[in-house]
Amino acid sequence: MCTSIIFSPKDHYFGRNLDLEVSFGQQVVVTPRNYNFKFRKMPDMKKHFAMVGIALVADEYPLYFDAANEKGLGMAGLNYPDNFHAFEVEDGKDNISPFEFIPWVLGQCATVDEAKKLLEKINLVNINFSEKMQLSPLHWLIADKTGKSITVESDIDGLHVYDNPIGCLTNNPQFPKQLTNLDNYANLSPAMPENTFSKEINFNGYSRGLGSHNLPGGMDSESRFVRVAFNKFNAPKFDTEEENVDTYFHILHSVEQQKGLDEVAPGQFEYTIYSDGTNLDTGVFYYTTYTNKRITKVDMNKLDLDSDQMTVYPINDKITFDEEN
Ligand SMILES: C[C@H](CCC(=O)NCC(=O)O)[C@H]1CC[C@H]2[C@@H]3[C@H](O)C[C@@H]4C[C@H](O)CC[C@]4(C)[C@H]3CC[C@]12C
Repeated sequence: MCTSIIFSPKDHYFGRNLDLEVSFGQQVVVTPRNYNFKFRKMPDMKKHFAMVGIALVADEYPLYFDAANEKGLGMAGLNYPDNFHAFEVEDGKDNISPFEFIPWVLGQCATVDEAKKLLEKINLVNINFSEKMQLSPLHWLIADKTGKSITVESDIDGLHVYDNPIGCLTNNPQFPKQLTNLDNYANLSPAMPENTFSKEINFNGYSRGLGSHNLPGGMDSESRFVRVAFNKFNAPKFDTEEENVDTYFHILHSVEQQKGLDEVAPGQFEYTIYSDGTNLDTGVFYYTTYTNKRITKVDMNKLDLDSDQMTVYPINDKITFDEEN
């Protein structure tokens, strides 16, 4: 499972938790403006916006899991099994395979509105990256530095582009169903509950935090959607980058999957491999991992963004302690 959010305390932070039982060997990858992006059914993109994110580099191609570009547009792919559908190539459409989708959008769009326009022509096609790396069934959250976001789902009945007023995405079911389910939690509150139960009864309020007593705690996709939305909308907003980045990771870590809780096959557990976020206003990328909660930072502006060569940083995964004595 995965969770993706846009959090807008002052600047805008976009990213995700990647939850899975195996690691693909992904890295932090900065793709500069003149790297030649090849597409299977569309012409090469020789010049484009620079982008930073997490990708698996295969055959010198950055297979992005999530990324943000220098204009402040971010995009993440999350698992969407059973519902996802890829189509046959169609003349007159922009035929893009899911593995090409992030570069296609982030390479040429600066805002969610521009992305929406581009999506009018798109046909997500059934082309595998390779025999070994087949299509993965994904849906996507796209967000920009105005705080706006959309969800893109390619279902059997075609491509759906939904405005996403919550700025969060997890996994199944389809996005409109997640929104409907959120209604069930409208009475959650960070404050102590008021007695709307009956005037004939007195409630003592035995514990602090009773307003969030019914906040779902499960690892499943609906529970994480409600939890991350509640935690995000009630998170404090600060003036400094440090405090806002720290808060952003508190929100993502509140839906983190600890090892041992989500058994996907006998003895195999999904867990939060990494959490990441880009400040869409500045192009600075941050991440933590399951074992390294100290925030690592990559500023793409420190690189030559006019280059034609990717820059790759291995994930900093080591557990360390600040030793006091
Ligand atoms: C499985 C995860 C999504 C995490 C998630 O939602 N997890 C589990 C769950 O719900 O079951 C997705 C997100 C991005 C995906 C990768 C990217 O799309 C890039 C690449 C695309 C190739 O077609 C397949 C491999 C490869 C490398 C994909 C493997 C599956 C990934 C890593």
